[in-house]
Amino acid sequence: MTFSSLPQDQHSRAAGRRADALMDEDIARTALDTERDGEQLDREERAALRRVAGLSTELRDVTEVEYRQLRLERVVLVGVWTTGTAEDADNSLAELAALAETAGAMVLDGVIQRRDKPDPATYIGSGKARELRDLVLETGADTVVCDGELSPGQLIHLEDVVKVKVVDRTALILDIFAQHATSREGKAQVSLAQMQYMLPRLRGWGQSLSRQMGGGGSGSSGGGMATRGPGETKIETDRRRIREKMAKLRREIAAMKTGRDVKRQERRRNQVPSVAIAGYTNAGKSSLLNQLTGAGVLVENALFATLDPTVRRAETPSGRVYTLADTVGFVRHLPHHLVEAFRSTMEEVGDADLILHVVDGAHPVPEEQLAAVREVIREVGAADVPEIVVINKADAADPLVLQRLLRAEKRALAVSAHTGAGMEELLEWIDRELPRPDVELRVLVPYTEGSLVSRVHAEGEVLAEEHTADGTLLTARVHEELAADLRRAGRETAVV
Ligand SMILES: Nc1nc2c(ncn2[C@@H]2O[C@H](COP(=O)(O)OP(=O)(O)OP(=O)(O)O)[C@@H](O)[C@H]2O)c(=O)[nH]1
Ligand SMILES: [Mg+2]
Repeated sequence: MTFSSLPQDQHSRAAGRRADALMDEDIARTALDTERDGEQLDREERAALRRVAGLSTELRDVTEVEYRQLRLERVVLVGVWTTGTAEDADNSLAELAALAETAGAMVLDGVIQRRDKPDPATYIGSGKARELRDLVLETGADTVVCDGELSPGQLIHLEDVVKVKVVDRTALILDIFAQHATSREGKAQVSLAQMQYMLPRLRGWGQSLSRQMGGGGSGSSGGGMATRGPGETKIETDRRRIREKMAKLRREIAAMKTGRDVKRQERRRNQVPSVAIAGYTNAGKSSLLNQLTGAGVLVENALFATLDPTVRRAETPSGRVYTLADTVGFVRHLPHHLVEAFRSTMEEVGDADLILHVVDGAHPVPEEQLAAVREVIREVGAADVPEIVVINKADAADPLVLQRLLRAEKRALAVSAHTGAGMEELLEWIDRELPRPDVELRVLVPYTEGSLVSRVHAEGEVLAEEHTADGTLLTARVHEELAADLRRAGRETAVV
């Protein structure tokens, strides 16, 4: 995992004295916090960092060694649990573990602190931050990953205490996206999002560096904060450069989007119905696309394996052609910059005639994933698009969970992209749900216009076909434009 946006040496250069002074301030302030917000929370829960079991991805088997060598970072996870049940908090941290692993890290341990809200200075309370420091030493971790988006100040202060690199969930997701994007557009979108994330944090690092220099030279506290030095000028230059790059990227992305819009409009004009496969990351969207179309799309037990939308041609059992689009997986609290950056990709979902909402039936609480995805679907203005809930991984799912979902969701069916179970039924559902062409006609198409007959097969529904001496006699449902072409080229007769 390469968090290139974070200075590697920041923590190691933190002046010890300055860090101590900071921590003292924090303890004083946290004591006040405790008095104010202590009522709602159980003291004991508050008192302990709760360890989340089963997160460690440390070697269990020597044969894993070679694989693990690729992994550079040994991480400890930390979450702040503010609302919901203990199980929710555990699930959230388990998801963070999966994200960290996807980014190539080895997860050594994970802890959760119960608080009303994250500490404004150090995310977790300062006392807990020191316990976290012990855990870091004990496990030999080189990075702490926080389950949230931290302010630049929080990142710096927590690094000062734990003395290793601290990254947040947003940086982690951005890193994964950067590793996985392959198309030009995808790469450009991720770069833009990374720069957006970095821009406000540049100042933070600048302050951190000057603060560290000030702290080392002039004694205890405060002195470095407003320093205007060569560092600051450099930061200004950097920020300007980044802004220029961002503007350039935005222009490039806009141009690429135009190209994609043209293609999409073409599909619309041909009135090829479109189906979008949407769903939580790792639900099995790409596997489903492969099952339905035989397309060789990358399937991986990793989050965000797919970052570039793939569109495939497919046919219903009755022979109607439609397009099937794979999309980027959703995740809870998708960093805002990324929602923005991937809006264009998500537009594919908004424009679809039908959404196949894939959900991982083998997940302990698929309902959460359903809700999270629906939120994004609403956000991209696709709430009115008809939806079929495809409960995938039925082969591995708990039958009770499947039953629960099937009862709760009106239009849902259980399938397995692995075994192929439920695929026939799904295809029939798609056939039924796709919009039907408007015009029904009966037309005699001369043999010289064979390509029109093929178009009717591809774009419309052939109800009857008869080869006569004068040409092909078709009874079909087609869209307006094709109807006009058929009337021009052939001879229409009354539908009987
Ligand atoms: N047991 C089981 N595993 C499945 C099934 N379908 C997919 N998987 C596994 O689930 C993992 C994710 O599959 P993908 O198809 O890559 O999922 P995705 O939704 O496209 O994921 P992203 O592109 O990363 O968002 C892979 O390890 C698949 O082998 C299924 O029906 N049963
Ligand atoms: Mg995928």
